[in-house]
Amino acid sequence: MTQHLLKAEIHCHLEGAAPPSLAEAQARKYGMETSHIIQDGSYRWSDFSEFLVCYDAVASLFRTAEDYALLTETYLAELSAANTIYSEIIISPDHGDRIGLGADAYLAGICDGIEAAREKTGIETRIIITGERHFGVDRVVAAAEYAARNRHPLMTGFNMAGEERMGRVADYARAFDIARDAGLGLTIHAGEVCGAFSVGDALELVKPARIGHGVRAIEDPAVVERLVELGTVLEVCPGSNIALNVYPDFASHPLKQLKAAGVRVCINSDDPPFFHTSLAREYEIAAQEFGMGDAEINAMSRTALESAFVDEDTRTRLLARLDSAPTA
Ligand SMILES: Nc1ncnc2[nH]cnc12
Ligand SMILES: [Zn+2]
Repeated sequence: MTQHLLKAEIHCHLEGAAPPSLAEAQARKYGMETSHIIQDGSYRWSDFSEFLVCYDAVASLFRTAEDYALLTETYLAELSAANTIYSEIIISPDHGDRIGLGADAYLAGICDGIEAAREKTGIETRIIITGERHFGVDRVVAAAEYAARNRHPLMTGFNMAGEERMGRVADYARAFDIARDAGLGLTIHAGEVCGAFSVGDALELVKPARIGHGVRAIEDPAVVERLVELGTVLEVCPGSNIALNVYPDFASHPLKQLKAAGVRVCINSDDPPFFHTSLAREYEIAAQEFGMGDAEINAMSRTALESAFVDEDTRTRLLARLDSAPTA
């Protein structure tokens, strides 16, 4: 049982956290059909490309700042009920733009949800702006420019998600230069759908503090060595990797190998209802499937907080909370 453990996560996509029941309620509100994306209460997709299409369709059901406040607060309340003290949510201004809401109102709604959740539960949250690789280089650069221009105190990081097979990291490096110059923390999806070369490219061209997934680094010992040398944190999402068939089962998943090699890792939920998971379940997976005890799991929560994109006072406070919690 891991319910008693304090939890932290640094890799969850906001629209990817929408419960299917909430997406259905949104669809009713706007008179939209959902049978192509939701069946029997579950999201429907069969491979990574279809998952991205389904994700974008779900995002299009949230259309006002209030819709986004509700989605954000709903997710953070669920996290808090599972003893989570810190969350970083990945959001895409493109989704605000694509439904005609605009990035500013999209962000304002999400911030309202974060404040409401903090008031009710005390959960600490930060926002990572992401470019979506499959929307093209110009959109990813525009997302970075947006993040650099709008230095909201809750917006502390920049990411790139989406179709990893589209282009090479070099094509998108300018976006990360813009975000780095603005003082944002950097993380990038790599080594999920593509192999170790993608992690190697990310390390050399983006120099991120963290990598989203990164698990396929295991395919090249030189890339694993570089991760160790640089201290780059991997935001590992085991349930997502199994659902998307990156690995056939937990026994084949390299989490333990990466850890044993000295790579810094933590566990995350990615897009929980899309992958029939939750942060609470990922902690259970760490215990049940990977055989980790409380101390080993707490060490991963500590890694998440050590690499969180927060000011040092907040980090110190969160780490003290984690360290003072009873573990048994
Ligand atoms: N697992 C994932 N990989 C890449 N892009 C994503 N967007 C949402 N979830 C994602
Ligand atoms: Zn992700």
